Amino acid sequence: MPEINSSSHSILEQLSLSGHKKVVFCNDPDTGLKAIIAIHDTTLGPALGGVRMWNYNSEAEALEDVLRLSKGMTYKAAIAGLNVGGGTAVIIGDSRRQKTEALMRSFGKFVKNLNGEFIAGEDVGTTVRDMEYIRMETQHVTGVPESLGGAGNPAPYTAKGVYLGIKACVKEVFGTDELAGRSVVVQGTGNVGEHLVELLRNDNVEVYVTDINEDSMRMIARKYKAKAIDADKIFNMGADIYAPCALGATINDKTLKTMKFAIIAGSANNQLADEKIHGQILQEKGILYAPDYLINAGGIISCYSELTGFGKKRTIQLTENIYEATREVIKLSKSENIPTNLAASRIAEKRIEDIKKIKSSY
Ligand SMILES: NC(=O)c1ccc[n+]([C@@H]2O[C@H](COP(=O)([O-])OP(=O)(O)OC[C@H]3O[C@@H](n4cnc5c(N)ncnc54)[C@H](O)[C@@H]3O)[C@@H](O)[C@H]2O)c1
Repeated sequence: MPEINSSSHSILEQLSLSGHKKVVFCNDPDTGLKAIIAIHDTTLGPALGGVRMWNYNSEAEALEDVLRLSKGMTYKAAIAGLNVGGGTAVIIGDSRRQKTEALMRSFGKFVKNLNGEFIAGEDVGTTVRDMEYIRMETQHVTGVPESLGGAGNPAPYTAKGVYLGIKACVKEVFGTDELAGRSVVVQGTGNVGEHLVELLRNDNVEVYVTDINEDSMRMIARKYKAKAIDADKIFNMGADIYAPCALGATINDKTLKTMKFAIIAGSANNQLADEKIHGQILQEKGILYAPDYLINAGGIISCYSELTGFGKKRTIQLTENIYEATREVIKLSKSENIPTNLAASRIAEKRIEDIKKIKSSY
């Protein structure tokens, strides 16, 4: 049995430890597709999650990412009050050079074979156009263009939820949720990052942007009058808020050594390199952390609305709940003296357990 690099456990042992239901490895030599679909939990409904295309260094790294992301989706849907479970897919490759219509449609066929157990949406490296290609092979996809009856790009909703999560944290730390004059570092100026920068600049926030793609970083800085900053300088800065909107695991042993932010609130999934260790360190350092899956749920809410036939109004309403949900998590974290990430997972797990009881009664 092949083993996951970062773990001493075999793949099946790893799945049972993390509570995963199913993992599907997809290989299509004709299109060059190499993908992994992970279904974590379907207690609340079919597994809904993003399709990430990334140039992973190894298959083990891709597997580790898809397992962490899909588990996060279960918690995200649960805490947002949605009736879907958690899943994620990763396509191994460079989205800028290797993505083709045939590759995405081949992926769509693998999704089709899951008969609705997994429903795809956008993530890093995929777009509404890709969802359209997947749609040509299966109906089990969301985030398709509005012109095809879909809800379109979920990123603006994700950014809105993150913005409200930031406001809820600012209220806690500074006593008012007024953002004018606060300083925020937005790491990653992609889909979500750009929308977040726009919302923050509209509130006269002092925004710093960083991205490994220098062209994108400079373009966004110019467009929104933000300040571009080198990626390796951000963890020595004294800004009020750090908004990770790139990839995960940026809160780790190394970055925590110099980090001086008052608040961390962003869209990236799995921001804590180690949930147990780094959530605890943040609490000890007095840095208020808005759990990633709690405040980045706007995107999945938009996809869920598309699935259920709810309109934009409902999407906005559910996204706006993120402000109060963040306040609730902070309240529980304070009353129980536990890290905010633990408080959020307790709320999510309770909902899954409660609904499981209802489901087993008929
Ligand atoms: N798109 C959504 O609706 C949505 C929903 C929930 C969560 N998320 C998460 O939010 C994050 C951003 O998503 P997105 O859709 O904006 O992706 P995107 O691909 O559009 O943008 C990501 C950006 O991050 C940059 N980046 C990557 N590594 C970096 C690094 N080390 N330092 C600085 N910049 C770096 C990339 O160059 C890119 O510009 C991802 O972690 C994603 O999983 C997105």
